[in-house]
Amino acid sequence: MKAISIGLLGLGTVGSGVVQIINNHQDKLMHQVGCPVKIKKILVKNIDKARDFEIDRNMLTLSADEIIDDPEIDVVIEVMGGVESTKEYLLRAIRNKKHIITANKDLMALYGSELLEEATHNGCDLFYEASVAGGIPILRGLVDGLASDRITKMMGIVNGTTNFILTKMSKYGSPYEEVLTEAQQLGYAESDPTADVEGLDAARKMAILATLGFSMKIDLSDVSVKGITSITKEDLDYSKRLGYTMKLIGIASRTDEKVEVSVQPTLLPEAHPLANVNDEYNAVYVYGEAVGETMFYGPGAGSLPTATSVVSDLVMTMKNMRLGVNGRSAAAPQFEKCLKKPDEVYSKYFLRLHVKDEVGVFAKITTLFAKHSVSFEKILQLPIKEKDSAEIVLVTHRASLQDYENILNQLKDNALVHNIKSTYRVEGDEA
Ligand SMILES: NC(=O)C1=CN([C@@H]2O[C@H](COP(=O)(O)OP(=O)(O)OC[C@H]3O[C@@H](n4cnc5c(N)ncnc54)[C@H](OP(=O)(O)O)[C@@H]3O)[C@@H](O)[C@H]2O)C=CC1
Ligand SMILES: N[C@@H](CC=O)C(=O)O
Ligand code: NA
Repeated sequence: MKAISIGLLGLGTVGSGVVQIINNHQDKLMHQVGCPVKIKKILVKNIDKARDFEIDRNMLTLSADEIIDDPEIDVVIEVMGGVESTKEYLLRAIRNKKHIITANKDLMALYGSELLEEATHNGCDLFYEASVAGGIPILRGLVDGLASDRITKMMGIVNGTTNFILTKMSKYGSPYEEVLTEAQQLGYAESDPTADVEGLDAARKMAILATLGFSMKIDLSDVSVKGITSITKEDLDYSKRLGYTMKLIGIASRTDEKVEVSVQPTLLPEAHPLANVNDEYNAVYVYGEAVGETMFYGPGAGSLPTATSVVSDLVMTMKNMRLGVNGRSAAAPQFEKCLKKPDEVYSKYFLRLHVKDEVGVFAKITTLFAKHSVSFEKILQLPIKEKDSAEIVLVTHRASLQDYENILNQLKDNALVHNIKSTYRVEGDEA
């Protein structure tokens, strides 16, 4: 069999890892697929950029057409990022009968179904394992490993940058800006880290996971999102004091045929398995009706871990080429989308309030919660420095989102409440 020829779009953190793995693992690749694998051209933005590894300058190009229109190139690996123009490149490559591998969750969360349809139509593979939880084989785990089961819940830490930041802030009290810079230097963050810290990157991954896990087309706009930028040292200290760890958690849950997908800072009991996933590591807890609880754990970002998923997709593509079965693995969703309403989403909540420091305030707040049938599981009341103010920190029992939002709105309008400082979802101790 002739050598497989690759066109690489991008030579940054992930792209350089792909080059390294393909070059260093030639024997293994040869053994698995029966032919050599050669990178023919690499698209970059700046040919003259200093790179901290050796690369033949003649392989670099500024023209995507040199890859997309090259009849000798069999597989295009996209690790450059971007959405609209990247989508056009990939559609053209597919129409030129090239198989596609991408790490691009921004693209897959928005246009995944369109690209997959076009790939199937053209007999091409399109794999995107690296787009969710970097080096963890979670997509293959869902689509192949748990193919026979009905998945009802996925809960995950799917953003390495924010997990790195929250770990360093909670464990060592490190300042947010300093840790974010470190995460950028280590290659975990997106080129614009706003998507990481505002929860959008995790939301994209949860949309991809929910679409595959529930076989239902979940759009990015279906995911409710809150990031980590407003988390304070006080919130982290109170979490610890109450026995919780703060994590940015993506939740996708299904009850009957209705689903909820969200990303938000969440308190987990310290002993919860996800509470002990630290630094840039990711983990996805998956509950299937037959299998019960499973957990996928590993590095969620970084050069070689992410490139491992990319090159594993390449191996799968080449095995399919050998068997002549490319373009057959993407299945259209089985179910119509049906989202839960706020009165169907249940959780516990952490709430931190500054209230007027006078007799009877606490009783009035308790009465307000009781009116909505929401009771407290934990509560602290502390004096604070601000004159005439006290701080109340509480954790509710399970309540519907609808009831909880009604309570928050009434607290906002209540003259006894000076300030709603923060509120977070609490998960993982359902007892
Ligand atoms: N970093 C990570 O840990 C992970 C990243 N991903 C995803 O992988 C993709 C790549 O990420 P990463 O490697 O970190 O990104 P980098 O910013 O490190 O690298 C991007 C590469 O693409 C090239 N490039 C970018 N835009 C263009 C353009 N318009 N035309 C030509 N070349 C371009 C750059 O060229 P030049 O070198 O000349 O600047 C660079 O080589 C993204 O979609 C990201 O979301 C997924 C999982 C993990
Ligand atoms: N910026 C992302 C990279 C991997 O997807 C992250 O931090 O997880
Ligand atoms: Na993955």
